[in-house]
Amino acid sequence: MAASRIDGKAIAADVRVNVASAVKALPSQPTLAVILVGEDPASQVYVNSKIKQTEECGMRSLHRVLPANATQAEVEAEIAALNADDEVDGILLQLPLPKGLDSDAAIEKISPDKDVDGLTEASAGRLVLGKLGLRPCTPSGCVILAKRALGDDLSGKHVVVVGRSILVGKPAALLFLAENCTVTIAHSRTKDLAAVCREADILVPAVGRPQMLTGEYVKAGATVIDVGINRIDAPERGEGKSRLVGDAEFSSCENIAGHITPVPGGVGPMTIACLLQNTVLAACARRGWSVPDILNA
Ligand SMILES: Nc1nc(=O)c2c([nH]1)NC[C@@H]1CN(c3ccc(C(=O)N[C@@H](CCC(=O)O)C(=O)O)cc3)C=[N+]21
Repeated sequence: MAASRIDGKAIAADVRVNVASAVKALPSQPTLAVILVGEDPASQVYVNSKIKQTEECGMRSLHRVLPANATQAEVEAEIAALNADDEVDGILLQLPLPKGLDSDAAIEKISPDKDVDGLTEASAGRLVLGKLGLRPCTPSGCVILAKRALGDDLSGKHVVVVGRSILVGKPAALLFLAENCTVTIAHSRTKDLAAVCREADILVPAVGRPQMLTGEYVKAGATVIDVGINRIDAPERGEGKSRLVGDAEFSSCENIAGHITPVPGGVGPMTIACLLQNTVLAACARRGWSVPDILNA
Protein backbone atom coordinates (compact mmCIF):
# COMPACT_ATOMS: atom_id res chain seq x y z
CA MET A 1 0.00 0.00 0.00
CA ALA A 2 1.32 3.43 -0.85
CA ALA A 3 2.46 5.65 2.01
CA SER A 4 0.46 8.73 2.83
CA ARG A 5 2.14 11.92 1.74
CA ILE A 6 3.04 14.51 4.33
CA ASP A 7 2.07 17.77 2.66
CA GLY A 8 4.86 20.14 3.68
CA LYS A 9 3.47 22.93 1.58
CA ALA A 10 0.10 22.84 3.35
CA ILE A 11 1.65 22.38 6.80
CA ALA A 12 4.02 25.30 6.17
CA ALA A 13 1.00 27.39 5.19
CA ASP A 14 -0.65 26.42 8.52
CA VAL A 15 2.48 27.49 10.41
CA ARG A 16 2.46 30.83 8.57
CA VAL A 17 -1.20 31.39 9.44
CA ASN A 18 -0.26 30.89 13.11
CA VAL A 19 2.72 33.22 12.75
CA ALA A 20 0.47 35.86 11.18
CA SER A 21 -2.04 35.61 14.05
CA ALA A 22 0.80 35.79 16.55
CA VAL A 23 2.14 38.93 14.85
CA LYS A 24 -1.28 40.58 15.13
CA ALA A 25 -1.27 39.92 18.87
CA LEU A 26 2.10 41.64 19.39
CA PRO A 27 2.51 45.25 20.55
CA SER A 28 4.43 46.07 17.36
CA GLN A 29 5.68 44.58 14.13
CA PRO A 30 8.81 42.36 14.19
CA THR A 31 11.48 42.98 11.53
CA LEU A 32 13.55 40.41 9.65
CA ALA A 33 16.69 41.59 7.86
CA VAL A 34 18.05 39.47 5.01
CA ILE A 35 21.60 40.00 3.71
CA LEU A 36 22.37 38.78 0.22
CA VAL A 37 25.96 38.93 -1.03
CA GLY A 38 26.39 38.60 -4.80
CA GLU A 39 23.97 37.74 -7.55
CA ASP A 40 23.56 33.97 -7.45
CA PRO A 41 20.17 33.47 -9.14
CA ALA A 42 19.11 30.58 -6.86
CA SER A 43 19.88 32.70 -3.77
CA GLN A 44 17.92 35.61 -5.24
CA VAL A 45 14.88 33.35 -5.66
CA TYR A 46 15.11 32.10 -2.06
CA VAL A 47 15.61 35.60 -0.67
CA ASN A 48 12.66 36.97 -2.63
CA SER A 49 10.37 34.26 -1.36
CA LYS A 50 11.56 34.87 2.22
CA ILE A 51 10.79 38.59 1.85
CA LYS A 52 7.37 37.95 0.34
CA GLN A 53 6.38 35.49 3.06
CA THR A 54 7.71 37.76 5.82
CA GLU A 55 5.46 40.56 4.61
CA GLU A 56 2.48 38.22 4.11
CA CYS A 57 2.79 37.33 7.80
CA GLY A 58 2.54 41.00 8.72
CA MET A 59 6.21 41.53 9.55
CA ARG A 60 8.64 44.10 8.21
CA SER A 61 11.44 42.95 6.00
CA LEU A 62 14.74 44.69 5.35
CA HIS A 63 16.78 43.70 2.36
CA ARG A 64 20.54 44.37 2.25
CA VAL A 65 22.39 43.57 -0.96
CA LEU A 66 26.18 43.58 -1.20
CA PRO A 67 28.13 43.06 -4.42
CA ALA A 68 29.79 39.70 -5.14
CA ASN A 69 33.19 41.32 -4.62
CA ALA A 70 32.33 42.63 -1.14
CA THR A 71 35.08 42.10 1.43
CA GLN A 72 34.76 40.14 4.66
CA ALA A 73 34.96 43.43 6.55
CA GLU A 74 32.09 44.91 4.52
CA VAL A 75 29.87 41.90 5.18
CA GLU A 76 30.69 42.00 8.87
CA ALA A 77 30.08 45.77 9.00
CA GLU A 78 26.60 45.22 7.57
CA ILE A 79 25.93 42.60 10.26
CA ALA A 80 27.23 44.96 12.95
CA ALA A 81 24.89 47.71 11.74
CA LEU A 82 21.90 45.35 11.88
CA ASN A 83 22.96 44.09 15.33
CA ALA A 84 22.97 47.71 16.52
CA ASP A 85 19.62 48.57 14.92
CA ASP A 86 17.05 48.15 17.68
CA GLU A 87 14.24 47.81 15.12
CA VAL A 88 15.78 44.60 13.73
CA ASP A 89 14.69 41.38 15.44
CA GLY A 90 16.18 38.78 13.11
CA ILE A 91 19.22 38.68 10.81
CA LEU A 92 19.58 36.12 8.06
CA LEU A 93 22.82 35.94 6.10
CA GLN A 94 21.93 34.06 2.91
CA LEU A 95 24.31 31.14 2.31
CA PRO A 96 26.46 30.20 0.54
CA LEU A 97 28.61 33.35 0.39
CA PRO A 98 30.67 34.02 -2.74
CA LYS A 99 34.09 32.32 -2.87
CA GLY A 100 36.75 33.95 -0.72
CA LEU A 101 34.39 34.96 2.07
CA ASP A 102 34.39 33.12 5.40
CA SER A 103 30.78 32.32 6.21
CA ASP A 104 31.53 30.81 9.63
CA ALA A 105 33.33 33.97 10.74
CA ALA A 106 30.52 36.16 9.38
CA ILE A 107 27.76 34.12 11.05
CA GLU A 108 29.60 34.39 14.34
CA LYS A 109 29.18 38.18 14.18
CA ILE A 110 25.39 37.87 14.26
CA SER A 111 24.03 38.67 17.70
CA PRO A 112 22.71 35.38 19.16
CA ASP A 113 19.51 37.23 20.09
CA LYS A 114 18.89 37.91 16.39
CA ASP A 115 20.19 34.58 15.07
CA VAL A 116 16.94 33.38 13.45
CA ASP A 117 18.82 30.72 11.46
CA GLY A 118 20.07 29.24 14.74
CA LEU A 119 23.59 28.89 13.32
CA THR A 120 25.80 30.76 15.80
CA GLU A 121 27.93 28.96 18.39
CA ALA A 122 25.71 30.42 21.09
CA SER A 123 22.55 28.98 19.51
CA ALA A 124 24.23 25.60 18.96
CA GLY A 125 25.42 25.59 22.57
CA ARG A 126 21.96 26.41 23.86
CA LEU A 127 20.52 23.55 21.81
CA VAL A 128 23.08 21.06 23.14
CA LEU A 129 22.55 22.24 26.72
CA GLY A 130 18.76 22.18 26.41
CA LYS A 131 18.53 25.90 27.12
CA LEU A 132 16.08 28.31 25.55
CA GLY A 133 17.35 29.64 22.25
CA LEU A 134 16.72 29.95 18.52
CA ARG A 135 16.72 26.56 16.76
CA PRO A 136 17.90 25.89 13.18
CA CYS A 137 14.96 26.10 10.77
CA THR A 138 15.23 22.98 8.61
CA PRO A 139 15.58 20.60 11.59
CA SER A 140 12.64 22.33 13.36
CA GLY A 141 10.61 21.79 10.21
CA CYS A 142 11.47 18.08 10.25
CA VAL A 143 10.18 17.70 13.82
CA ILE A 144 6.93 19.51 12.98
CA LEU A 145 6.36 17.26 9.95
CA ALA A 146 7.04 14.11 11.99
CA LYS A 147 4.54 15.28 14.61
CA ARG A 148 1.90 15.96 11.97
CA ALA A 149 2.31 12.39 10.72
CA LEU A 150 2.58 10.58 14.06
CA GLY A 151 1.08 12.88 16.69
CA ASP A 152 2.76 15.23 19.14
CA ASP A 153 4.27 12.53 21.34
CA LEU A 154 7.35 11.18 19.57
CA SER A 155 8.86 9.70 22.73
CA GLY A 156 10.54 6.34 22.27
CA LYS A 157 10.50 6.53 18.48
CA HIS A 158 13.75 5.42 16.90
CA VAL A 159 14.96 8.24 14.65
CA VAL A 160 17.81 7.56 12.22
CA VAL A 161 19.28 10.77 10.84
CA VAL A 162 21.49 10.05 7.83
CA GLY A 163 24.06 12.85 7.61
CA ARG A 164 25.94 14.80 10.25
CA SER A 165 26.11 18.28 8.77
CA ILE A 166 26.26 21.32 11.01
CA LEU A 167 23.28 22.84 9.22
CA VAL A 168 20.90 19.89 9.38
CA GLY A 169 22.04 16.42 10.54
CA LYS A 170 23.54 17.28 13.92
CA PRO A 171 20.86 19.75 15.03
CA ALA A 172 18.06 17.48 13.74
CA ALA A 173 19.42 14.66 15.92
CA LEU A 174 19.44 16.97 18.95
CA LEU A 175 15.90 18.25 18.33
CA PHE A 176 14.52 14.70 18.06
CA LEU A 177 16.46 13.80 21.21
CA ALA A 178 14.72 16.70 22.94
CA GLU A 179 11.44 15.04 21.91
CA ASN A 180 12.59 11.93 23.84
CA CYS A 181 13.32 9.93 20.72
CA THR A 182 16.04 7.29 20.53
CA VAL A 183 18.41 8.84 18.02
CA THR A 184 21.01 7.32 15.73
CA ILE A 185 23.22 9.51 13.56
CA ALA A 186 24.36 7.54 10.52
CA HIS A 187 26.85 8.87 7.96
CA SER A 188 29.22 7.99 5.16
CA ARG A 189 31.33 5.73 7.40
CA THR A 190 28.39 3.86 8.89
CA LYS A 191 28.61 0.10 8.31
CA ASP A 192 25.60 -1.57 6.67
CA LEU A 193 23.71 1.68 6.34
CA ALA A 194 20.62 -0.02 4.93
CA ALA A 195 20.29 -2.26 7.98
CA VAL A 196 20.72 0.73 10.32
CA CYS A 197 18.10 2.70 8.40
CA ARG A 198 15.66 -0.21 8.54
CA GLU A 199 15.67 0.16 12.33
CA ALA A 200 14.13 3.60 12.01
CA ASP A 201 10.58 4.49 12.94
CA ILE A 202 11.46 7.93 11.57
CA LEU A 203 14.09 8.10 8.83
CA VAL A 204 15.64 11.49 8.08
CA PRO A 205 17.87 11.42 4.98
CA ALA A 206 20.06 14.54 4.95
CA VAL A 207 23.07 13.63 2.86
CA GLY A 208 22.71 15.67 -0.32
CA ARG A 209 22.90 12.66 -2.64
CA PRO A 210 20.01 12.41 -5.05
CA GLN A 211 17.76 9.36 -4.50
CA MET A 212 20.43 7.51 -2.52
CA LEU A 213 18.06 5.84 -0.03
CA THR A 214 15.85 3.34 -1.80
CA GLY A 215 13.01 1.25 -0.40
CA GLU A 216 15.59 -1.22 0.88
CA TYR A 217 16.54 1.35 3.54
CA VAL A 218 13.01 1.70 4.86
CA LYS A 219 11.18 -0.39 7.47
CA ALA A 220 7.57 -1.20 6.57
CA GLY A 221 5.32 1.57 7.86
CA ALA A 222 8.18 3.95 8.79
CA THR A 223 7.97 7.75 8.42
CA VAL A 224 10.42 9.26 5.94
CA ILE A 225 11.26 12.96 6.34
CA ASP A 226 13.42 13.72 3.31
CA VAL A 227 15.66 16.76 3.78
CA GLY A 228 17.41 16.48 0.41
CA ILE A 229 16.70 19.01 -2.32
CA ASN A 230 18.75 17.98 -5.36
CA ARG A 231 18.40 19.31 -8.88
CA ILE A 232 18.97 16.58 -11.48
CA ASP A 233 18.73 16.46 -15.25
CA ALA A 234 15.30 15.52 -16.59
CA PRO A 235 15.79 14.89 -20.32
CA GLU A 236 12.29 13.34 -20.39
CA ARG A 237 10.99 16.88 -19.89
CA GLY A 238 13.00 18.19 -22.81
CA GLU A 239 16.46 19.42 -23.66
CA GLY A 240 18.27 21.02 -20.71
CA LYS A 241 15.32 20.58 -18.31
CA SER A 242 15.82 19.60 -14.68
CA ARG A 243 13.72 18.53 -11.73
CA LEU A 244 14.05 18.37 -7.95
CA VAL A 245 14.49 15.10 -6.12
CA GLY A 246 15.16 14.17 -2.51
CA ASP A 247 17.86 12.03 -0.91
CA ALA A 248 15.27 9.23 -0.81
CA GLU A 249 14.09 7.53 -3.97
CA PHE A 250 10.42 8.43 -3.70
CA SER A 251 8.96 5.71 -5.95
CA SER A 252 10.51 2.78 -4.08
CA CYS A 253 10.24 4.29 -0.57
CA GLU A 254 6.60 5.17 -1.09
CA ASN A 255 5.70 1.49 -1.38
CA ILE A 256 7.23 0.60 1.98
CA ALA A 257 6.86 3.68 4.21
CA GLY A 258 3.75 4.60 6.17
CA HIS A 259 4.28 8.36 5.71
CA ILE A 260 6.66 10.19 3.43
CA THR A 261 7.46 13.79 2.50
CA PRO A 262 7.65 14.62 -1.21
CA VAL A 263 10.36 16.77 -2.82
CA PRO A 264 9.48 19.47 -3.68
CA GLY A 265 6.67 20.28 -1.26
CA GLY A 266 8.10 18.61 1.85
CA VAL A 267 10.77 19.95 4.17
CA GLY A 268 11.71 22.93 1.91
CA PRO A 269 8.65 25.10 2.56
CA MET A 270 8.90 24.31 6.30
CA THR A 271 12.36 25.87 6.46
CA ILE A 272 11.00 29.29 5.58
CA ALA A 273 7.93 28.90 7.81
CA CYS A 274 10.22 28.11 10.76
CA LEU A 275 12.38 31.13 9.93
CA LEU A 276 9.28 33.35 10.24
CA GLN A 277 8.34 31.66 13.50
CA ASN A 278 11.88 32.23 14.81
CA THR A 279 11.59 35.91 13.93
CA VAL A 280 8.53 36.24 16.16
CA LEU A 281 10.24 34.28 18.95
CA ALA A 282 13.34 36.48 18.64
CA ALA A 283 11.22 39.64 18.79
CA CYS A 284 9.41 38.42 21.91
CA ALA A 285 12.64 37.47 23.69
CA ARG A 286 14.42 40.72 22.79
CA ARG A 287 11.54 43.00 23.63
CA GLY A 288 10.30 41.18 26.72
CA TRP A 289 6.93 40.25 25.18
CA SER A 290 5.26 36.99 26.10
CA VAL A 291 5.04 34.56 23.20
CA PRO A 292 1.46 34.47 21.84
CA ASP A 293 -0.21 31.17 22.83
CA ILE A 294 -0.80 30.17 19.24
CA LEU A 295 2.95 29.64 18.78
CA ASN A 296 3.28 27.52 21.89
CA ALA A 297 0.92 24.89 20.51
N1 LIG B 1 21.12 31.53 5.88
C1 LIG B 1 20.47 30.63 5.17
N2 LIG B 1 19.39 30.02 5.71
C2 LIG B 1 18.70 29.10 5.00
O1 LIG B 1 17.71 28.53 5.50
C3 LIG B 1 19.12 28.82 3.66
C4 LIG B 1 20.24 29.49 3.15
N3 LIG B 1 20.89 30.38 3.92
N4 LIG B 1 20.68 29.25 1.90
C5 LIG B 1 20.00 28.34 1.02
C6 LIG B 1 19.27 27.27 1.80
C7 LIG B 1 18.21 26.57 1.00
N5 LIG B 1 16.95 26.86 1.66
C8 LIG B 1 15.71 26.48 1.17
C9 LIG B 1 14.53 26.98 1.64
C10 LIG B 1 13.32 26.63 1.07
C11 LIG B 1 13.26 25.75 0.01
C12 LIG B 1 11.96 25.39 -0.61
O2 LIG B 1 10.92 25.88 -0.22
N6 LIG B 1 11.98 24.56 -1.66
C13 LIG B 1 10.80 24.15 -2.41
C14 LIG B 1 11.10 24.08 -3.89
C15 LIG B 1 11.59 25.33 -4.49
C16 LIG B 1 11.92 25.15 -5.94
O3 LIG B 1 11.03 24.70 -6.70
O4 LIG B 1 13.07 25.43 -6.32
C17 LIG B 1 10.35 22.78 -1.99
O5 LIG B 1 11.18 21.99 -1.52
O6 LIG B 1 9.18 22.49 -2.16
C18 LIG B 1 14.44 25.20 -0.45
C19 LIG B 1 15.64 25.56 0.12
C20 LIG B 1 17.19 27.67 2.71
N7 LIG B 1 18.49 27.90 2.87
